Amino acid sequence: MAYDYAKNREERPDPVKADIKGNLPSWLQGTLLRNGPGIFSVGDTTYNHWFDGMALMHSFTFKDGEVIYRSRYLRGDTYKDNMAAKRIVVSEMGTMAYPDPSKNVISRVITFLNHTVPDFTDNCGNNFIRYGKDYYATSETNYIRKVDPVTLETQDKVDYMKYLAVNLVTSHPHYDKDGTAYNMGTSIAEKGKTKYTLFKVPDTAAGALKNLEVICTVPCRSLLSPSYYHSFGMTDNYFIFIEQPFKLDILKMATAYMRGVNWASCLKFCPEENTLIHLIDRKTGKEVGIKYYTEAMIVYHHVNAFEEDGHVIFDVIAYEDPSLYNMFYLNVLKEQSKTSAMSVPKCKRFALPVQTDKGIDVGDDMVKLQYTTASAVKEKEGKLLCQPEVLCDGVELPRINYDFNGKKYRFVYMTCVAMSAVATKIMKLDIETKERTEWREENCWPSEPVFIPRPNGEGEDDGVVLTTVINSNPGESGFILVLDAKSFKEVARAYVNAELHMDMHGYFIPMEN
Ligand SMILES: CC1=C(/C=C/C(C)=C/C=C/C(C)=C/C=C/C=C(C)/C=C/C=C(C)/C=C/C2=C(C)C[C@@H](O)CC2(C)C)C(C)(C)CCC1
Ligand SMILES: [Fe+2]
Repeated sequence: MAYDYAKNREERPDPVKADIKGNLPSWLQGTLLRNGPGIFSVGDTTYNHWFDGMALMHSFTFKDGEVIYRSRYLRGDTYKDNMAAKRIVVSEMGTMAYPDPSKNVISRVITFLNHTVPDFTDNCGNNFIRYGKDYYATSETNYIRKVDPVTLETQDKVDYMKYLAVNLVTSHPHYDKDGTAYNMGTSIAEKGKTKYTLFKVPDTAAGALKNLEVICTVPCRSLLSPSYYHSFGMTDNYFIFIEQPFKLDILKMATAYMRGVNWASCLKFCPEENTLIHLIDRKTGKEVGIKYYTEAMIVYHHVNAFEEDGHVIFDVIAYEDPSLYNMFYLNVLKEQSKTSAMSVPKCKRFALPVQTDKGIDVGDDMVKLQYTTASAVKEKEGKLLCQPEVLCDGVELPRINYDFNGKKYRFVYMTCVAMSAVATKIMKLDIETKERTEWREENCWPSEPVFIPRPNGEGEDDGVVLTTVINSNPGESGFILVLDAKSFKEVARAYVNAELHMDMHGYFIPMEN
């Protein structure tokens, strides 16, 4: 059975009580928010790409043995403008839209020169971010949308540019134990410079963003082609930023609107170039004195990173080419057999020696760790060529016990990707033993698995894993599945009496006691 990615999905704003099978742990109290694209056509117009779809947010609230489900469209300006016009009028990454389609190229040029290019999208359908006490729906533009985490109602539109010159910001921040959020963005050709900026937002009461502080900036390798990135790594003392040869061509972007092509066509992958790995000291905001590089790759998701014995070890999901993005074009998804062209995502471990390479011979591997085959060979003074260890093949949407973020860790929960845009399995990977434990069920498509720690739990995998499951068994409803994280066995499921849909990422808000 095939999943219809292009179908518009319904919202269910009124809370519905789910039908529970099994035993929900009594400590599991809180709300799992999930975000993803949900509307793909308006009137006669259709987006080109699945990631472009207008956001549909979900929530699953666990309280006193019950599960309450609701879902709501994100009613941002993009949604309102598209709905009012009864067609798509706001451009997204994969779809260039024109408010007045009758315009020819010449009038497009005039529109462009008049600076009346439609404002950038606030269709925040990728993830949720917490800044201070506020929750935001987010994609990667300069706009995020505050949402009420209980009712999922759309609130203020926030422009990062009010606080910081950035055109793009990731939807995957990190958080410290004290609640501070860390994120990074790209500032394109601002005052003649293109750079990446790491910033932090302290955990203050409402409006925390106004206390945003820049930690450091990394100059871009080239002014007119900054790298695309979707996340970054953080340990107690370092940030890890991968400057990959998957780049935005700014000159192409400047003319995309009038040429009638989408932003995505201005992304280029240069396999002949290498990937730079920037290791930045969090205290000084300076890069360490060694240049690390590896061969060309494309990374969207960092898994985790930690420090040990003078090394920084980090794990990512890496691709050999941009086929993941291409696979999610709606016309490609329609013929799902074609999607087998996707390069297999691999979970890779890199090890970066931080100590000086003085006195080390050229050609020597500086990694001195027993448990990984990752290497970092000195090529010349101050320059190391890094080769990763492959931890696991065919996986995406990694989640960990976030209490172990930046620390040595052992377990990753991921979606299994097998030559298709529809995942049929999720798994737990034990990095130490390489053991994989899987969950699957006939005609069921699970989402990104989210780990929730048991309060005062013992050990890294003491908790549950939540995944929402699209159920294509005739007459059966979608459900949220609760797995015991240790055994990866089902402890409960809650049928929501609704058709769930494919989404991207989730954020769990524990209930305050
Ligand atoms: C570029 C640019 C601009 C425009 C920027 C825009 C519109 C940016 C939008 C960015 C967005 C929406 C980014 C979204 C990224 C999403 C990513 C990387 C998603 C990854 C998804 C994965 C790995 C999916 C996995 C899967 C799913 C979902 C289902 C499973 O069943 C199967 C599996 C695992 C394959 C401006 C601001 C106009 C000007 C400046 C430059
Ligand atoms: Fe992501």
